Amino acid sequence: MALIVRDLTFAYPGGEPLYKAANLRIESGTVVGLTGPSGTGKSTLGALIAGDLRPRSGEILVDGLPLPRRGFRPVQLIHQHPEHAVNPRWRMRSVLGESHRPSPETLERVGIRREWLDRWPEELSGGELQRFCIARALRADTRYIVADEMTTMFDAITQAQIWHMLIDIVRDRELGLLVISHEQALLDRICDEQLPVDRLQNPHTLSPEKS
Ligand SMILES: Nc1ncnc2c1ncn2[C@@H]1O[C@H](COP(=O)(O)OP(=O)(O)OP(=O)(O)O)[C@@H](O)[C@H]1O
Repeated sequence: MALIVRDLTFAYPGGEPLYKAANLRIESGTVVGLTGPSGTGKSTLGALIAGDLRPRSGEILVDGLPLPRRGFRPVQLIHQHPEHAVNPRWRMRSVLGESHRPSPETLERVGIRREWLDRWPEELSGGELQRFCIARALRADTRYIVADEMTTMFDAITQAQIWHMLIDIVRDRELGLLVISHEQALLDRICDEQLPVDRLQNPHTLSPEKS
């Protein structure tokens, strides 16, 4: 099982192509880091893989099937700013319910306290709010997660707790995880493999397209 990006091209309207034929493979159960300087298209690639943007050409296969255009999203994106990813007018119970109803065990594992469910987003810290975004992304049918600078805004202890929790779940559920981060020490610690975004075009480098 793998998420496969094949010969992907994309450009924003009026902009230069960001990738000319990008290839990438994320095996389920593995943690892959996407690296590269600012502005080279890491977040855009994450959004393409999650289905938030449409490629100009090429294909994205999720466990052998094309990425669905609507409905169920097997690839979930977690952003840097959780406060922008939740509806400020909904209590946290409804924020979660928008996607699914995580079991009490999942909530406990993600580190969400029961009493937080009745709060408004503004009544939680950024780290607490990010835990909700992670729980919301962990549907039973989720297969891959893209974490785009997911913990950049938090202190070192919160960062470590969140990564520890998510990697444990990824391994247990055999999900695939794409980590976009500028923090090399973090990537070195958690990733099975690291791919520089500017080398995805070259099939002879670090992103072997095996099939
Ligand atoms: N909505 C948009 N419309 C037009 N151009 C955009 C849009 N979003 C991003 N870009 C441009 O696309 C390029 C890639 O942006 P992207 O955010 O994917 O890079 P990145 O590698 O994730 O950068 P960073 O490490 O700073 O987050 C940049 O030049 C950016 O200005």
